[in-house]
Formats: sequence, structure tokens, C-alpha cells
Amino acid sequence: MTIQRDILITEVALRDGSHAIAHQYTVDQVLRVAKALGEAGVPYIEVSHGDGLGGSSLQYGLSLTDELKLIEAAVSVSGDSKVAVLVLPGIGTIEDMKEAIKLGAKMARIATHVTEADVSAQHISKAKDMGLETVGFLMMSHMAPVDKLVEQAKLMESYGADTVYMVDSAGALLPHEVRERTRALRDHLGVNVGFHGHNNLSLAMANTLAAIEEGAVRIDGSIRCLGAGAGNTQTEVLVAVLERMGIQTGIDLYKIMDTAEEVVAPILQVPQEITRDNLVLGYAGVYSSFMLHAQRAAKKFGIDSRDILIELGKLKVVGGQEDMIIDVASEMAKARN
Ligand SMILES: C[C@H](O)CC(=O)C(=O)O
Ligand SMILES: [Mn+2]
Repeated sequence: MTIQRDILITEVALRDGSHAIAHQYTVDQVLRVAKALGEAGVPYIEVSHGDGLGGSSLQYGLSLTDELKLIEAAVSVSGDSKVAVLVLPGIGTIEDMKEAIKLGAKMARIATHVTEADVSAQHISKAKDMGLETVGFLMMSHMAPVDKLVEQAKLMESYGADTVYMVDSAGALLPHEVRERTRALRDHLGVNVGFHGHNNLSLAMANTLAAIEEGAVRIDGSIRCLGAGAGNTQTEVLVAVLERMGIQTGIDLYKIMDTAEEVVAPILQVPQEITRDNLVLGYAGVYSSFMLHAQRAAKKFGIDSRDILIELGKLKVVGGQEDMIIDVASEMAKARN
């Protein structure tokens, strides 16, 4: 029987959620989550270090478990769901993708800063050549005007991406901005448009619905909001909302709710809420995965983590510049003394 899916959801808790738990996933946790997501009928499950393949490092945070073991575990239990991996050129290599393919990964999402799509050319075309479904993932999309976003998305399309995502990494976009951007992408691209939000300003659901209304057909969610910062659009809530709207995701509502409550909630180190730090991420337009780094720096230098985040926002620091967080905190501490 073919399952009707008007919107294809990619569940990102086993990748984006890695940021929220300091990359401490165990094989056992991944087995339980991926099995339950597969049984609920989630079409795509992303598994990698939070910063994508090869991300485990002092700079980005060391993983407790080798991500290849996590990918293998997820593939072994996820049934008809496809396992996806995230790859940031410069961190994840073509060799890393080959290893993931050997283990059964079926989709690669190639992520760059919103103005740097050109660095994704090789990864996107190789991923396609190797038979992967391929997504271009334009991070920190709030930092580029609409025409720049479209230009960069078209580059990813020209390299062979099947879908291009607008990624609101900071959870900073407002619904009318998501609407305008999605419409422009829809008007100028021949491939699918996707949206990945973060809930730092409590707008992930509103933004997701705006994106869908303007034609996005690929949406990311994190179950129980297990993603960086305040998490992403909450998958089980999204399934319920879309069902109310008559939009089919092919995901079983009761099963996804049970997975959230019984399998994912026990993994959370702290509740995934809009804390004051998460709120500041969205307000200042800072990469959500900087949260734990900023909190550690705040503790080390005895300053308010919000001040560090606001300064990072002013400096327009982007993914890959995690070492700047310590520099900023240390400069602030010096200036104070
Ligand atoms: C590497 C980032 O965590 C990717 C992502 O999920 C985002 O930019 O948001
Ligand atoms: Mn994210």
C-alpha cells in the first residue's frame, strides 16, 4: 500500500538534537528512537554528529559514540524510513559520505552558510553520483536578503540538489520573512523547497506553516523539540496540526506522540524550553548550536551568557567560528576588569 504524503518530514533529533545533549548519544538510545520513528512511519531520520559527519572534535564537541556506529544502529531498525546524514563541506568529506552509504544512508544534506553555496558543488555532485538523494541546506538564512538566498539556492540546484532548504539556524526569522523567502524560492527553483526552523522565538510552527502555505514540501522537525537551542518545529505537534489541516504526512499520530513521551523525553538532559538564553539566540540572530559553547564560556569567565550571545550576533559570527565564542567572552571579561 502506498502511503500518501503531501509533506515529507525529516526528523532531526538524532542529529540536531545532538547539540542539545552535548553529542552524548549512545547506540542504545539511537536504536530505541530510530525503531520507534520507523514504526511511526517517519519517512526520513537524520543521524550524524550535530555539526554533521566528521563533526566530533574539540572545536565542535566530541561525540560519546562514533557516529558511524549510530548510523549503522539507526539503519538496522528503522524499517522503511530512510536514514539521512548531514555534511558540512570542510568538516565532512566525500570519504565520510562513502562510509555512511556503506552503512545504508540514503540521503545526504549538504550544508553551507547561506552566502557560501559554492563550496557545496563537489559534495552535492558526488552525493548524486553515488546514488544519494541530495539536499542543499542553506544555513543562517536570515543573514541574506531574499535575492541572495535565491541566487545561492540556484547554485545548489545547478550542482544537482533534489531539494534546497531554507534553514533558520538561529530561529530568528519572522513568519512574513519566511513567507517572502519561500515564495521567491518557489518562483525561481525547479526543485523542491524545504524549511528547517528553530523555536527560539516560539515561531517554529508559525514559520513552518507559512513555508508550507508558500509551497515548501520538505519540512524538518525534532521530536519533543530535541534540537539545538529551543529545538525545531516539534514533530509530533506538526503531525497533529497538519492532520487538522487535511495535509497528510503519512506519520501515525498516536505512535509519534508515544515516541516523544516514552522514548525521547527520558533522553533530555534538561527540558527543551525557551529559556532566556534560547530566546536571545533568536533575538540576536545567533546560530542555535552556539548555546552550550556560550554557556560554558560564560561560566569560565564569570559573565552573563546573554551578553556573549548578543555580542556574537552583533559580530555576525557564523557556524565554523565556534572558537570566537571564547575570544568574545575573554575580551568581555578583560574589558570589565
Ligand atoms: C550544523 C547545523 O547545526 C545545521 C543546522 O541544523 C542549522 O543550521 O540549523
Ligand atoms: Mn538546526
